[in-house]
Amino acid sequence: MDWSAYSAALFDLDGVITPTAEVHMRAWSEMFNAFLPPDQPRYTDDDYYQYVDGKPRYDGVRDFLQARGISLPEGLPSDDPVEPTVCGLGNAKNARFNEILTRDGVQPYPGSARLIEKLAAAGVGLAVVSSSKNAATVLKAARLDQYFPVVVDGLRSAEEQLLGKPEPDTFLRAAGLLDAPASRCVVLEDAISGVQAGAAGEFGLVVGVDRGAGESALREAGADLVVQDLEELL
Ligand SMILES: O=P(O)(O)OC[C@H]1O[C@@H](O)[C@H](O)[C@@H](O)[C@@H]1O
Repeated sequence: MDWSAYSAALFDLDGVITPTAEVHMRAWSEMFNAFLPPDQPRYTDDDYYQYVDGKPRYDGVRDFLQARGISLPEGLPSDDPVEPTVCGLGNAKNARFNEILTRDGVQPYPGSARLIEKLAAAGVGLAVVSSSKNAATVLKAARLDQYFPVVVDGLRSAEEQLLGKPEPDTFLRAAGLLDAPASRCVVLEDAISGVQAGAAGEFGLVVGVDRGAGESALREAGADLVVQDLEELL
């Protein structure tokens, strides 16, 4: 791909740089299936792609429960993971996510690491834009943190009260921090909600990375281009 028309690349993290979308998926599935009453169909990967993927933690819980017609009190971020609240359920999933991460560690996708190295050497501005509050830990574990002067993650968006994906605010904030106009930024996303955020922000190019969401769903959400791996963008 010819990158000369672009001055910055805004990377989602989980599922784009590292295979940690799979770790999130597993942790969500274990948590929701332990919680759902027996009269409800089981939570599946389709539920993840439709309601949870790419969104801030408690938004994912709320949107999935709403789709199943289940209403729980919001609770507080300090809720114990056993509390039957939106926050309690999100915290239970987070505990599981961190257990798996600590046990297994994380390696980046080789094609993503190569693209990041190439763009950094070419002087393209680099940012990570992730809904996850675990983004800094994951990026460090993958040994790629030194490439990203700008990280707009779940912690920063909460602090700055930015609206999460599918709203474009977190991507726009990263572009601003890199001093890059949206029209000269490439957004790289694997989640429907993230691609929608890229399309809503009118960025120069929105790349959908198909790690399971499906090419047609990513295109419908607003991807200009869909790839299977970032290797294709070298
Ligand atoms: O619970 P966290 O680590 O803050 O992450 C929130 C979301 O972050 C996104 O990056 C993942 O795609 C989602 O699966 C995850 O639910």
